Amino acid sequence: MLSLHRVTMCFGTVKAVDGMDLAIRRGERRGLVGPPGSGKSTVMRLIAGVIRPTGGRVEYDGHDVTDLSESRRPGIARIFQHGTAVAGLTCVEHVAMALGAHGRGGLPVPSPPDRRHALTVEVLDLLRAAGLAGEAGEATDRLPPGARRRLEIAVALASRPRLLLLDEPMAGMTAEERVRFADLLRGLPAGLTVVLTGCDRDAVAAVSSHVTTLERPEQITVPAWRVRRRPARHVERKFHVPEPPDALTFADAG
Ligand SMILES: Nc1ncnc2c1ncn2[C@@H]1O[C@H](COP(=O)(O)OP(=O)(O)OP(=O)(O)O)[C@@H](O)[C@H]1O
Repeated sequence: MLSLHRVTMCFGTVKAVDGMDLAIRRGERRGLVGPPGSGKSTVMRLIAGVIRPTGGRVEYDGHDVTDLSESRRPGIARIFQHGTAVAGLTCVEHVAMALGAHGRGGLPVPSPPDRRHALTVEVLDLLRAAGLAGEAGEATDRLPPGARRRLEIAVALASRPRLLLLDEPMAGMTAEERVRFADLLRGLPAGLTVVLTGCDRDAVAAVSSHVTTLERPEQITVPAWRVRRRPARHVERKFHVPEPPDALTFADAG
């Protein structure tokens, strides 16, 4: 559903991405790992259409989208490194506002009672999917980092995406928050394709089906179980990836 063909991105004299090939199937959970500066965020921005490559081709859903802007790549939702939660709103209000932005009602637009009910149900479903049902009335700026990230995912899901891009979603999370985040990802619809980045190979591998290492000179893609130090059997079941025995979710989860 998504492919990069010899994609290069230069910022002046800096070659952030150098002839990258990538092929991601529908429903895949692909992790992109590499040290700071290896080009992870740049690849995500290229996929989203925030920037255009200086060389190569990007294909999405069978179409060449290389020269199309973000708004002309439907079905892509993204969460970038610096969060977007609006201070002063509750989680319910935040998600309702996102639904409104996607033309499905939302606050504070007046609507008939049956529409309001349907909207409330959808908002609560999204919050539940993000593991935030208990924090529905909580102010977003009072949420801990992990919960805030999950709220951003609820907001992203409000657009009913086919491709979800998560740039460094686990940055700053505690081990416990990472486990909750992993649960959230496992609960997402099987047909939703997810691409996520991170510097911590084990953490990314724990929530991915395949992992691509951006370290140069060689870019390698392997099944996630080959990256995990102590991979998890339940991850194997959820992500349908053949996996050796002796499993655990996060090496650092204790
Ligand atoms: N807009 C820009 N202008 C100039 N250089 C840039 C720009 N964006 C990224 N770069 C450079 O491109 C290289 C790759 O950056 P990028 O942010 O994609 O890496 P990263 O792997 O995501 O790093 P981090 O983990 O620190 O976010 C870096 O050398 C960075 O300084």
